[in-house]
Amino acid sequence: MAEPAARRCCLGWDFSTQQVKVVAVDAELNVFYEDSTYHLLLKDTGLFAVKNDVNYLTFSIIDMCQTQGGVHVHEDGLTVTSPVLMWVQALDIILEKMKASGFDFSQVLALSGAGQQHGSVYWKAGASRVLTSLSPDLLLHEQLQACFSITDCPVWMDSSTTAQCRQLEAAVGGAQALSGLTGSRAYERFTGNQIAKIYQQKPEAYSHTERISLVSSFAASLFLGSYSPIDHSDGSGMNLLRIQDKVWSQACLAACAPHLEEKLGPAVPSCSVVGSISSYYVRRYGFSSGCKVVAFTGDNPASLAGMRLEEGDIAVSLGTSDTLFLWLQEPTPALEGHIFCSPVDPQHYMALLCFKNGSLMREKIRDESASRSWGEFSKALQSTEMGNGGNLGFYFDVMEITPEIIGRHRFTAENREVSAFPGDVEIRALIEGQFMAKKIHAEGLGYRVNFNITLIVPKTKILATGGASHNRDILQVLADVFGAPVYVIDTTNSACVGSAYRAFHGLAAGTGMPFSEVVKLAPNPRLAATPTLGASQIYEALLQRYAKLEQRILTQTREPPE
Ligand SMILES: O=C(CO)[C@@H](O)[C@H](O)CF
Repeated sequence: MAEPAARRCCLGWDFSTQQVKVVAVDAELNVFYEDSTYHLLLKDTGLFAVKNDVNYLTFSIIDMCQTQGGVHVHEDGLTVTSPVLMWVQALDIILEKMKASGFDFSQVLALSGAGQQHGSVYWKAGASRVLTSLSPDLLLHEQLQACFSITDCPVWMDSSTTAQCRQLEAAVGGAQALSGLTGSRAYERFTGNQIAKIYQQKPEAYSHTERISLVSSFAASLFLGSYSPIDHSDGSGMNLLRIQDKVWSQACLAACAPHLEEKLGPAVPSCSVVGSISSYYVRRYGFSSGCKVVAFTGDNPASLAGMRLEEGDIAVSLGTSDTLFLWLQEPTPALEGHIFCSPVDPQHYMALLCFKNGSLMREKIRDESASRSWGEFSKALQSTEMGNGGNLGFYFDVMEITPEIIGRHRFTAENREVSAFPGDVEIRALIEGQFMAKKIHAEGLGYRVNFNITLIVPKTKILATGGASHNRDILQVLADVFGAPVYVIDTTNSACVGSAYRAFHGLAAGTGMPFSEVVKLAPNPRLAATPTLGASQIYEALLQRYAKLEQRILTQTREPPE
């Protein structure tokens, strides 16, 4: 059989919480190969298996894994870690499977990747010598066993560093000062606070650490065969990087731990080529020695790249919790949300806003007011008018993140609080309320709907993803509230695909070609809804009422009546 035609490509990797994934993308930006592994962890033992399809790689592991999802929640219920060697073994598995499948590694021009944000890896003194002299006769995990001073790494689900957060904010003049400096107030999962905890509670391990990586730069180091620098975008999730001039904040470093800057190394622009692939991969897998490694970044910045978000766009991920990805020219750091340096444009920024009451809240109201049927839910939206007759609702059955409110609060057109709405009014109040909250808080971070003056239509587009993005009636409300067209895209592998796109961008970095030009051949999103005529007038007034009522609820819940 004729050999398959050579297919020059870039690889995009994603070291996420539950798995390691890879995609291969050709020069026409078609995805032609993908694979993944799943992490399984044994409760309270730290033992793990890495599953690839139906086969477990043989480890000394008990058959039944009691937990999965790649994390170990400790007994305090706050500390959450993952074994670093589990990530290393996952990479071994995927590479071995690609090799067994006959994947032609010699055609890989460059690779980049993503890692779950905020997680940190602690390389033991001397580890760099092991990294630079890997034997192609052995798997990575067989050679890196003794290279880490902390074997169970803190990850983004950890919330055990509240004390360290308060210490850091106090050191730099408060929460808003820290947000203005690093793009976020102190968050427990952010890496600077995690490093401070390790320095305070495991000083021996900290002193034996020669390098601290993020999960993203750790993964890049495995391919580089030396320590990869942290990129500006993922580095923005540490409460340590000054996002305006993109250098480490000396005040934040000093507040977290001594000699930290030398352990982190310099941060680099996200589109940087950080080197060529290690000879280990050339000799064991047949990569070309000219294959470039482009700085890895966080999973959310990589997803923004994968969605090809452009200036003025907004991506709304409608999942268990709803997440907004914003493209910002000039950030307005606040006490909520996160601002990161853009992964694809060194002059601009991206913002992340998380809304905890997402799909679970929509499903509850569907069950209560639409007989558990999405068809009935849609009919209710179709049968009620934009603006819902002035009725407004706030639906937070779990403590909301943005803003910190809990409970259900309903108001009539006269701003009188009531305990119930008719079913169809309830449904529209939920959806309009969820999207008005998103618009108001996005504008709080500096987002504005961009109008293309010549055409008097918004240049802004909204990219909707996640489960609820399959419901056209929900998307119609989204378009009406934002006054912008809504498109849908498949984001199943957005972090991986975005990483492959960034690898191509890294190869073109020397030419100054913008990311949007590099990825112009990628599949376009599909238009799903455009704003109804008159929508902006209706929601302009309603948004102002919503914002005032939100403040009223916040005041009431912070200072309950005597
Ligand atoms: O903490 C987060 C973002 O700030 C999560 O989205 C992690 O990146 C998930 F890995």
